[in-house]
Amino acid sequence: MKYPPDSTPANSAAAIFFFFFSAVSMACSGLLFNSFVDNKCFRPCHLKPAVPYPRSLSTSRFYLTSSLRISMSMEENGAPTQGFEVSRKKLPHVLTVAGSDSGAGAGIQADLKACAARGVYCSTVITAVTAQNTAGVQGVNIVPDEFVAQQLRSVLSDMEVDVVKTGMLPSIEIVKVLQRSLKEFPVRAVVVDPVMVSTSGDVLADPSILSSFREELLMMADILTPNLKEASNLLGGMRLETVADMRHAAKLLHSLGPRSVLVKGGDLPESFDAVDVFFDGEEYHELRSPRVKTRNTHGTGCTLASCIAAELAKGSSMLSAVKVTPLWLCMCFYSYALAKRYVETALEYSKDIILGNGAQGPFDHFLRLKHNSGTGVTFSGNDLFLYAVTDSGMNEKWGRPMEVAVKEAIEGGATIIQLREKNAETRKFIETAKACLKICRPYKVPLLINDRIDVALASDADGVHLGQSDTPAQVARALLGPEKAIGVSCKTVEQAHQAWVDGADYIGCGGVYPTSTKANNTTVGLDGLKTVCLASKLPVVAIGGINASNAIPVLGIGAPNLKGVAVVSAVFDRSSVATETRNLHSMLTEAVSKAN
Ligand SMILES: Cc1ncc(COP(=O)(O)OP(=O)(O)O)c(N)n1
Ligand SMILES: Cc1nc(C(=O)O)sc1CCOP(=O)(O)O
Ligand SMILES: [Mg+2]
Repeated sequence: MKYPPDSTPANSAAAIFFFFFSAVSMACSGLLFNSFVDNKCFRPCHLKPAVPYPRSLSTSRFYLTSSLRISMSMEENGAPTQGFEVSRKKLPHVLTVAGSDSGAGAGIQADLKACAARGVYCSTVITAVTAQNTAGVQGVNIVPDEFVAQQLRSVLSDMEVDVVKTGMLPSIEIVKVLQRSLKEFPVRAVVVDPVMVSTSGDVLADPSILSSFREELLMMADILTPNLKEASNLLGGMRLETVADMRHAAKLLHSLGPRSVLVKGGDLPESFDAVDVFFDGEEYHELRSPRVKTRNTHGTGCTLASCIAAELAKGSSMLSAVKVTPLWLCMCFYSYALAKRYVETALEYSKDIILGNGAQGPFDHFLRLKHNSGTGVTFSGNDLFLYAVTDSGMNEKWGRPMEVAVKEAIEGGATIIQLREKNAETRKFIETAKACLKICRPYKVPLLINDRIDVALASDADGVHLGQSDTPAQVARALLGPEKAIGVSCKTVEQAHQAWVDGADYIGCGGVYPTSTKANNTTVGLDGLKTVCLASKLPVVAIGGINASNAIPVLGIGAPNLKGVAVVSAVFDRSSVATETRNLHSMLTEAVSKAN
């Protein structure tokens, strides 16, 4: 295979045609992705596109696969082969040239995960090994430049790389080595993430490298993706405080050589939205989206750049032929728009993870935390806000079928339901669970089963709640798989830790107050609840004797991971479940909004 392929008029025209296919595919893959993410966390970004999004294509999956097939058949010898058949399959391939992060949130590890998540092969040239965790960077060991050169040669000479993405380039020699390697083995696009300082504030490249970045690295970039600090450093300390400043910076950076520039405004002060500015040498595009409130942002820069590289690699067959035309720049822009959407979604999915004790945690590139196998229901800590736990005795007492009680609770504002049917026969319990799921699903309210993993499996409920003498959470996780929610009752710090180790999603802590619903229950009080919450790495729901008259002090204990209250008698041992749930919901909502 020759790089770049011959640029004949015929294959240029074909490439332009195929670019449109690819742009359509990429846009559609974004749409498919959005519909997959079709839940509470989907937030559109306000896009000013250079090419209109083809929103009405219902056959997007066909377009996506067929364009890839065509692209792949072009790979054979740089010209289209006959028909749509693929005689030799080639994976889109990104090579990342970056540093290793031992905590695996950023660097090489983030790049590998991002490419895998986007369906692209990723090879790695490691420039430095860092000792790093959620608190910061504790040590850096730079790989000798001759060995970086050797790694580059090994991969580039053999493995048909489409796109190179650079991250941590810690020395001038390594930048020079990269430049020489890319001259010897040209690739179709280069994405440069000019990593200099980690988000924890640790220096990852000697300041003396700035001149080398300006003089050598930027020239190689098809797209440069600095954050505000990096853009400012590259521009000699220029102040970047507004979107207008970002536009100015993008233009100045563009004049240093990259074909397009993306200045990321995640750190822009006093901005509710995250605003990025893309400049292609002629036009500016701004992409805005509301910020995801989470500590788990470590590695977002590396991930975004890798995703851009991955999307470019997917459309790689036409990159060389149409390079530095408006179409090619559109392709860069679409790659970026898809990458941004992916990163936002991953952050939203991961916002409740607690991993590590430092200020900045990693996120889940594979979106497993809320994956829902097509049920449309995914669990998040916020679902614990008003947790209604059923009791068949109470419903019988008030002459209500279980389904009616569940519907009323949801209409009153319950955010999650647990069927706690201690005396139900198994077959009846499964039928009831299925009937209740039909009620819950349209509202996207998760339905969990108390104690009974068999019933959860048979009914395809959204998860289980287990006590300390029920099936261990670790066993439940093995039986239910990663997608179902598992809650565990915990009264102590040790139990809370074990629940986390076992793979639970949340813990229930109580009894906060004395209760007559559960016999011989130990009361831990508000202090016991607070102790467990502060030690728990998982979101917590409080339970036991909670009702409209005493719920507010529970939420006021001052533990950010206390996400809500679980109630039985306060809603089900009443004449109107809907009225009681509504009343409790509005009290809790008012208390939370006052506290904010
Ligand atoms: C949300 C929630 N928290 C705690 C419990 C109690 O579970 P467990 O200790 O297993 O007791 P039983 O409910 O099985 O009697 C719960 N059910 N829900
Ligand atoms: C099911 C349950 N678990 C508890 C625990 O402390 O783990 S207390 C409890 C009963 C809660 O019922 P009510 O809201 O009517 O007090
Ligand atoms: Mg139990």
